This record gives sequence, structure tokens and C-alpha cells, in this order.
Amino acid sequence: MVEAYYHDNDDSVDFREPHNSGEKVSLEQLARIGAFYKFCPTLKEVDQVALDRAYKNRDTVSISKESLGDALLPKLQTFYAEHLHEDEEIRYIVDGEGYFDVRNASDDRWIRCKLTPGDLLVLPAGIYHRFTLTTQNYVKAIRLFKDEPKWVAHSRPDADGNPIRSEYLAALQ
Ligand SMILES: CSCCC(=O)/C(O)=C/O
Ligand SMILES: [Fe+2]
Repeated sequence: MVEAYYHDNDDSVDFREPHNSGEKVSLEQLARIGAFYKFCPTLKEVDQVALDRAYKNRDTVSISKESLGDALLPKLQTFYAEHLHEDEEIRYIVDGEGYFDVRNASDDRWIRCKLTPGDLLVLPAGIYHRFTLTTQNYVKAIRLFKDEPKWVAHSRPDADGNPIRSEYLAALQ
């Protein structure tokens, strides 16, 4: 079950540490910024979400020292750079764990979502976010897509003027 809280913003500590400020964030607060969460104990529930939300494609990614070797740290640095996508980002955790940080709406604070097996998180197109492994240094996740699998990240602040970003902000009003 997802655990969500405000990030402590302590950049002197490795980003894979919990960075828990102690201030919890509810599923309702996540829903208000357009993030959809569902606990899916089996793939049957994932399949149902995919059907309901028209996610036609999927693949599985494994992120660890074993799968990426020396490419792990550069990969994590890429994922941890604040970015948005022009499509939803849909992730289901099969094994291991990871943190998705998302910006809140009112004052741009980071909300950290700790995902463990069975957690399915959908981030809306246009939301600024970032990802990291935990200190476990391992996740296996299913990525679901409405169309063909792709990963295109638009960095902040360059993406501030992206029309998908504007649509996202307008939907929050
Ligand atoms: C656990 S999937 C890898 C992270 C990713 O795809 C992404 O877009 C992070 O923001
Ligand atoms: Fe992303």
C-alpha cells in the first residue's frame, strides 16, 4: 500500500534515503493533483484497470545493479531530474520498491510516494515528477501505455511552456 508524505528537501542526503518530513499525504490529496492510485494484489486487477482506462500496451522493466551495471547511477540521475511527460505515466510494482516524487498544486512542494509490490500509480500528463530507487536498489515494474511504449522526458523549466503542462494546470483549477 502506497505511503505518501512530504519530502524533507534535505539535498545533503542520498536521494534513495526516505527523506520523510513526517507530514503525511492522503490518497485524496494525491487525487487532487490528478494522481490515481490503486492497490492491485494480482495482475487480474491490473488488467481491469488497463481495460477501464484503455491501456493497450505494456512492458516490464528491471532497474538494479544486476540489470544495468555501471549504467545504474546515470540512469537514476536521469530519472531523478525533474520532468514531465506528454502522456500518463502508469507504473505497477511487481517486485522491489521505488519512490515517485510529485509536485503538489498549491506551493510546488515535493510529495514522495513510496511504492512496493502491488502498487499501481498513474501520474497525469503534464505533472512535474521524478523517480528513484530506494536504498534497496532494485525495482521490477510493469509500464502500461495507451499507445506504443515510449519514454520521453521534458525537463523543468524548459517544459513550463509545454501545452500539455498548461492543460494539466488548467484541469487543476
Ligand atoms: C519504475 S519505471 C522507471 C521510472 C520512469 O519510467 C519514470 O518516468 C520516472 O519518472
Ligand atoms: Fe517520468
